[in-house]
Amino acid sequence: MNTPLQGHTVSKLSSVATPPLLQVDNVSLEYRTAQRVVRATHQVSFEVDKADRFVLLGPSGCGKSTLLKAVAGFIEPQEGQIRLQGQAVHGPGPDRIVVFQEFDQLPPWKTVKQNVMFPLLASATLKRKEAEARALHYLDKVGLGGFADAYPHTLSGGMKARVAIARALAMQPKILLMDEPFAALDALTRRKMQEELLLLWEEVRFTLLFVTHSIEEALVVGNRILLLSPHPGRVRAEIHSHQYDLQSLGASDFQASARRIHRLLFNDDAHAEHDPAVDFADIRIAY
Ligand SMILES: Nc1ncnc2c1ncn2[C@@H]1O[C@H](COP(=O)(O)OP(=O)(O)OP(=O)(O)O)[C@@H](O)[C@H]1O
Repeated sequence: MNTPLQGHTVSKLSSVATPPLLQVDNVSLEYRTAQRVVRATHQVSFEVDKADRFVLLGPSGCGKSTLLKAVAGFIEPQEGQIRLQGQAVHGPGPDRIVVFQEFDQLPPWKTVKQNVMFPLLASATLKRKEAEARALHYLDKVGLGGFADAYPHTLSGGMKARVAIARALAMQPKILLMDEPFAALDALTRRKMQEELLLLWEEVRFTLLFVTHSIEEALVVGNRILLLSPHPGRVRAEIHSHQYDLQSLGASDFQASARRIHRLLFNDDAHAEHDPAVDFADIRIAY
């Protein structure tokens, strides 16, 4: 008779069977100007599995956007390596699509449908007819099926955000990279977009790497959160947060988690370790 496997043994076995989709290994990133060198991140490591909603969280200037740009292939690490499905990342590719918060990057002379089709055609991923069908499919998924022929200037901020998400998902990237995508939206629209993103994830199960400096947004959107220290960004901790969603807002354990993250981020962890109100299922703290 087979002996039942213990929980930790099962997860070890399954991680051997499915290697991480994205591996960021000991990555330091720098900007070099004529006057000085700015170190944006210092020896940051993390792994993202398929269908993770992995959040990079940290104070302004800790290097979150720089890390995302490095994963996108726009910046080469000074130290360490980034691998996607085991292959070293050198330069951008259609397997990693970035959604920024500036939705006005949607060319205003193209309709919503043409905007979504554009990267599919420009990258020669699909022929025109297939690109059109793919664009309509993803516009439908973000609830904009009826706006395919509208022009961007006739859309609200939230609708432009949805077009940007449809455009990115239509490329069917291995990983979707989002840099503070909802930061420019008003509070209500931002919440609605978080809700829609989670619903979309339930349906499509894409892999998401999401940058925010909002603790609340990180807890709602992410199933795992990497906490980065202030500049230059180093890993402070990694937290599993799959138990939270928009319904958790205001609940006492949600607020206690937010408080604990705040303390971990800003280095006041004497209390963070011993807050009885918070029990992260799985936390890895690095110093
Ligand atoms: N093009 C650049 N040239 C020089 N330094 C830069 C450049 N872009 C960013 N930096 C510096 O690198 C560091 C990390 O910046 P980054 O934008 O990645 O931080 P962030 O965590 O995303 O901040 P925020 O939440 O404010 O967007 C900061 O000190 C910033 O001043």
